[in-house]
Amino acid sequence: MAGVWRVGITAVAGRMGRALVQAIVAHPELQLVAAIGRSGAAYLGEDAGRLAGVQALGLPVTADLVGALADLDVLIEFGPVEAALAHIAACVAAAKPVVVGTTGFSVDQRAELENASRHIPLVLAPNMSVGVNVLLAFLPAISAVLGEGYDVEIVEAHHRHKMDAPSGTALALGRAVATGRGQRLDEVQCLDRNGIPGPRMAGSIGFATLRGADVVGEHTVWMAGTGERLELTHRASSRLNFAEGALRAASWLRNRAPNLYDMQDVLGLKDLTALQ
Ligand SMILES: NC(=O)C1=CN([C@@H]2O[C@H](COP(=O)(O)OP(=O)(O)OC[C@H]3O[C@@H](n4cnc5c(N)ncnc54)[C@H](OP(=O)(O)O)[C@@H]3O)[C@@H](O)[C@H]2O)C=CC1
Ligand SMILES: O=C(O)C1=N[C@H](C(=O)O)C[C@H](O)C1
Repeated sequence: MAGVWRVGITAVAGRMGRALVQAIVAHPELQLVAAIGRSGAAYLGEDAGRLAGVQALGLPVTADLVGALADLDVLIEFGPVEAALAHIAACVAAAKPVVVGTTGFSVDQRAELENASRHIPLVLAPNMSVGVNVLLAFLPAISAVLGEGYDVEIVEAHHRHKMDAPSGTALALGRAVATGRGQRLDEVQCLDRNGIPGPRMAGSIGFATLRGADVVGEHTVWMAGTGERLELTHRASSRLNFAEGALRAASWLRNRAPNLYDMQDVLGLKDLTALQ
C-alpha cells in the first residue's frame, strides 16, 4: 500500500474549500498539508479545521502557495478563474499534479489548461459528483437515439452567489448532447431568448439559468419530442458530494503521466461507454 498522499487546498475559505476540508479529515490515506487562502485575507493564520467548522488540525491557513507546493503531492483548486490560472501555473513550475473544479474558463483559458497538462497531470471537471458524470457518460448515446427531432433545453439552478452562467455542468451536458448528435455545441447553442426571437431553431440546444438563495446545484436535461418528454435531472443537496469526487480525483492522480483528464477517466466511465 502506498503511503499517505499529501494534499493542498486553495480558496480554502470558500464554500468548496470548506467542504473539502470537512471531507478530507475522514480519509486516512489523504493528509491535508496546506490550506491556502487569498493574500491579505483576515483569516490567514487561522486553523484550517476551525475555519471549516471541524476539529482543529494544527494547520494555519497561508497565502504562500509556492512554499506550500514544495511540500505536497497534489493540489485541489476551486478558486475563481484568474486565481485558478495563476495557481495552475505555479503547479507547472513546481511539477505538481492538480485537480481543477473551477468553472467559467473561456476558450482561451481552457487552452492554457490544456497547455499546462502537457507538463503535469491535471484533472479538470465542472462537476465532481458521480451522478452528473454517469449522466454525462450516457447522454451522447441517448441523444443519438432521440436525434435532432427532440428539442433539448438544459435548465440549471444555483445559489445566488454563483458567478458564471450557464454553469460549467450545464455546458458540459450541452456538449454531451451535441456530441451524440454529431453537432458542435458552439454552433447550435441558444444562450438567450429575449424580445421576439421567433420559432425555436431546429436542432438547437437551449439553456436556462435560475439563481436563488442557497440552492447547491440542480440540472435538468429536458428533451421534448412529439407527444412525449424525457427529463433527466440531477440534484445536489450537499457540496460534500463534489468534495468527495475531488478527493477521489486527487487519489487517482497518484503516479499518472502528464495529461488532461476528467472525471470520466477517474470513475472509469470511458470504459463503460465503449461498451454501449
Ligand atoms: N467542479 C465541481 O464539482 C464544482 C465546481 N464549483 C466551482 O468552484 C468554484 C468556487 O465555488 P465556491 O466555493 O462556491 O466559491 P466561493 O466564492 O465560495 O469561494 C471562492 C474562494 O476563492 C477565494 N478567492 C477570491 N479571489 C481570490 C484570489 N485572487 N486568490 C485566491 N483566492 C481567491 C475567496 O477568498 P475569500 O473567502 O477570502 O474572499 C473564496 O474563499 C466556482 O468556479 C464553482 O463554479 C463549485 C462546486 C462544485
Ligand atoms: O458554483 C457552484 O456552486 C457549482 N458549480 C458547478 C458548475 O458550474 O457546474 C458545479 C455545481 O453545480 C455547483
